[in-house]
Amino acid sequence: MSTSSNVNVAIRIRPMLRKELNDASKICTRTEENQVWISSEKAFTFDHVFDVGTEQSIVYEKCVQKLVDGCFHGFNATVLAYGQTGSGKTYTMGTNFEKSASDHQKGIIPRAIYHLFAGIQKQKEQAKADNKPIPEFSIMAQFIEIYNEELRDLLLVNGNTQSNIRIHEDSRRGIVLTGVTNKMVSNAEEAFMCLKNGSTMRTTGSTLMNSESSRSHAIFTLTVNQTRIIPIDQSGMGDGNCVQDNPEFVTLNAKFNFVDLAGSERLARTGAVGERAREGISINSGLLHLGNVISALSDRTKKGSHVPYRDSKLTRVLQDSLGGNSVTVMIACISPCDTDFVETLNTLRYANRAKNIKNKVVANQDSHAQLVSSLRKQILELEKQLSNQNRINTPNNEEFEFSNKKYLALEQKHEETILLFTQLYEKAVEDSLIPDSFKKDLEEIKEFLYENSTLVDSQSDLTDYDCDEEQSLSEDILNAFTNENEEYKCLNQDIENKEKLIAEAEIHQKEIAELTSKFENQIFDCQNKIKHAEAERDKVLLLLKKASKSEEKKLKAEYDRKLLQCQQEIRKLEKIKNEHQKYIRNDLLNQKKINQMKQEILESKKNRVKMISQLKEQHVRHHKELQKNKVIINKLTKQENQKEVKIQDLERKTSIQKKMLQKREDEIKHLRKQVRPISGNVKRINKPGSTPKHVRSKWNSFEKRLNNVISSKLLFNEYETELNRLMLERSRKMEDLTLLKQTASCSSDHEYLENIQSNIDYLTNCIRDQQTMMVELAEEDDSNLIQLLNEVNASDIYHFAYKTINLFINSEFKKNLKTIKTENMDQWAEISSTDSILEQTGEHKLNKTYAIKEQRPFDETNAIKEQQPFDDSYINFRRGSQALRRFPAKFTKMKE
Ligand SMILES: Nc1ncnc2c1ncn2[C@@H]1O[C@H](COP(=O)(O)OP(=O)(O)OP(=O)(O)O)[C@@H](O)[C@H]1O
Repeated sequence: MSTSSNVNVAIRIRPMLRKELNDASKICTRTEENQVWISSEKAFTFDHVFDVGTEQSIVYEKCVQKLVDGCFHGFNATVLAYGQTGSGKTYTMGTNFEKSASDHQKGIIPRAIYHLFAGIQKQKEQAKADNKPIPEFSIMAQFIEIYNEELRDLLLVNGNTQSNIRIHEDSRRGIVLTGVTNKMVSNAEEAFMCLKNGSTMRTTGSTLMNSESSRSHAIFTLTVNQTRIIPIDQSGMGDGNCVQDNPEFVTLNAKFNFVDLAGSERLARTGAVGERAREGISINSGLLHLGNVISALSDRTKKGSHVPYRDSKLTRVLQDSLGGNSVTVMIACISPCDTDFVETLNTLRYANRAKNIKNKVVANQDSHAQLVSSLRKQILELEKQLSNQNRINTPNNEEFEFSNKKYLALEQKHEETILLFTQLYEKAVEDSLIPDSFKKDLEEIKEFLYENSTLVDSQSDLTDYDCDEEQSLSEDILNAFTNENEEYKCLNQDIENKEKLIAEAEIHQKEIAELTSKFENQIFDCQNKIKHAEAERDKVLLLLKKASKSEEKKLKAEYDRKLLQCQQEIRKLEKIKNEHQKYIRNDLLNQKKINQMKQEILESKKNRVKMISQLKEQHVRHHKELQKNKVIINKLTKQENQKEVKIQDLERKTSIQKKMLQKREDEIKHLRKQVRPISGNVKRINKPGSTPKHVRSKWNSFEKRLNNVISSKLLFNEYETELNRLMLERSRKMEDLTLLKQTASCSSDHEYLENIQSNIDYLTNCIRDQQTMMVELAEEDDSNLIQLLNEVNASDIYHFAYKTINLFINSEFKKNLKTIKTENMDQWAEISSTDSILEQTGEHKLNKTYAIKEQRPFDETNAIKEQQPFDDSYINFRRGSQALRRFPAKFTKMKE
């Protein structure tokens, strides 16, 4: 995935040079955090601003360090130094590498080389320390220059820079150069050698502005290829902190371009002639194309429009760096000196535009690894979704917990009952309170209670089983499938019925338990009564021994009555006992049935789980098929949509073309109408006044705005001329001052000295004012002109071109004729006629162009013969050009 990154722009102001200080030149720049002020009127804001005296190391740390770090992650990078000649580009970049240079002087390239190789070493050591496989690196160096629109290889061993370098565009690697030397460098020293050897081969020359001026654009490239193990982190992406079981081998490639552009220059100031001048023109032309690319990329209104990369070698080579796959930093170097004011202002405006360029940065990772990492991400995503789904589908936990608690409480109570019963029973046996006939019954009850307890255990197993197996099944699936499945329904019904029966049986069991306790009480009562009877019997026996016969008889009768009573009680008890035994027998039968049912329920539930898992499998299969179908449907829908978009696009294009065609046909019709009445073979083109109304009105507004732009440009030029004059004046005064300082002896000399000094101060103030005015004018950006051009339709272009040329010729002529008129009064008449000749010639040319456009024959001789105005104009034009040839050299130069 690519990320958008703006081109970072930094400004570096070099210190004043000795010559500038001697000239009494002043500093015209000021900085404030990230702003540069020029002539105290205009501030430009940038990502970084480095004022005079900023150390090389600071520039490197702020602008380049993180780009080198990015190379280790496969990000391309570009550092571009731009600026007028002598502004410090080569110094900043460190292209002229000297090993002997002190550390603080070293520029960006040597620092980046150190940093890169130190980084490699560190990575290797780190991997070793972490017991990870050591990454492998291979670094290639390339050094080229673009000299007079020719690509030259600066690393050719024989010292010959002529080579057959070609520029290719590769979908994977972007812009690549073929036929260029790529030197493998295994350490910093070897890379420095390449830099040094290449820079000595670079074309330099001496100009008035820089004794060692670079005459070419130099590009030093380091390509970093890295093979390493990507630890897989939790996000499925590389670069986690721990290597896991399946580490990925990945290849990362990064290209680092260090671009030291040749400086923009004005021939008048550099004093370049001959070869130097030709170089200067080529340099400026390359920079102009670079400016056009920057304008096209930075103009947000022209998103997606053509970017003229192919207009020059420089822009083509830097295609990736500007608007492509690269993290780019532009360091615009400026001079603080007020003599370079115009150049500084232009550089700041140029750099300001570059800030808006957006690059699309993507790590250059090999496609296989990218695929693996994206698949990993997908898996992780799916796993997350699955776990979410499971969370949603787990059965109602609260309900389950509640029943579970209830069950445990019951179980505990049951155990307590058994314990209590056993204790009571054992105690009663110990105390011989229970008659033998009851003992058997009680044993049976005890057994029953134990059996019941085993059942509770099996019930618990059953619950566990339900929880373990059924819980794992998603409720969705159950709902979706069980509702429709008949077999499943029957099974469920069966389980439900059996559960109901069990519940009923359990109620019955409870009743029996109650009865048992009632019976136990009665037994207890009975035992008491027996005890009581026995005690009484003993008492009676004792009394019998002592008593008389009558008393004995009485006691016997009473005793018989009581015995009868006891016997009655015992009979009653026996009856109850028989009934109870019947109950117990029934209950045992019931219990057996319950156990059987429970066993059956267990089986049914097992079957149900089996069935559910089968249904689940079936569901998964269905789901998979559904997904597959969905993918196919999506694909088809996508294709359908694409087709629709294409159709719409085609329809739109067709309608535009139709409209254009209609427009063209209308134009042709209109032109034909205008041409027909005049006569025969050649049609005279309409006078500008007779062009279509809408074109005319469009031209009028265009002309107005164009005039504004032209006049502000002309005014800027005038201000600049005045500024140069003032500076020249100041520099002369400065020379006088220096001379006088050496020779001044008397007080009048000193007075004169003071005079000159105040003159210089005055001139400096004037210069400042002039600069302020220029900055204000420069606010009206060139973009006005670009906007204007955008408004011109292709169909109106001929008319507009003709009118524009005419406008320029007129304005230039009018401006210069004024001067010439005063100097050459005699020839004034001839010049005036030349002015109108050119206008008519333009029309004549236009007529011819339209004839070609309409594909009709154009007979020049007839046109001249038949059209009197053309005839005259043509002759006049000839005459005019002859007159022009005779003109003074100044006028000819102006005409050019
Ligand atoms: N920041 C700076 N600190 C000290 N000296 C500097 C600095 N910047 C530039 N210079 C000096 O200014 C002079 C011109 O610099 P340099 O050759 O780097 O300019 P340039 O922009 O590359 O020019 P050209 O485009 O003509 O090649 C050199 O003598 C250089 O040492």
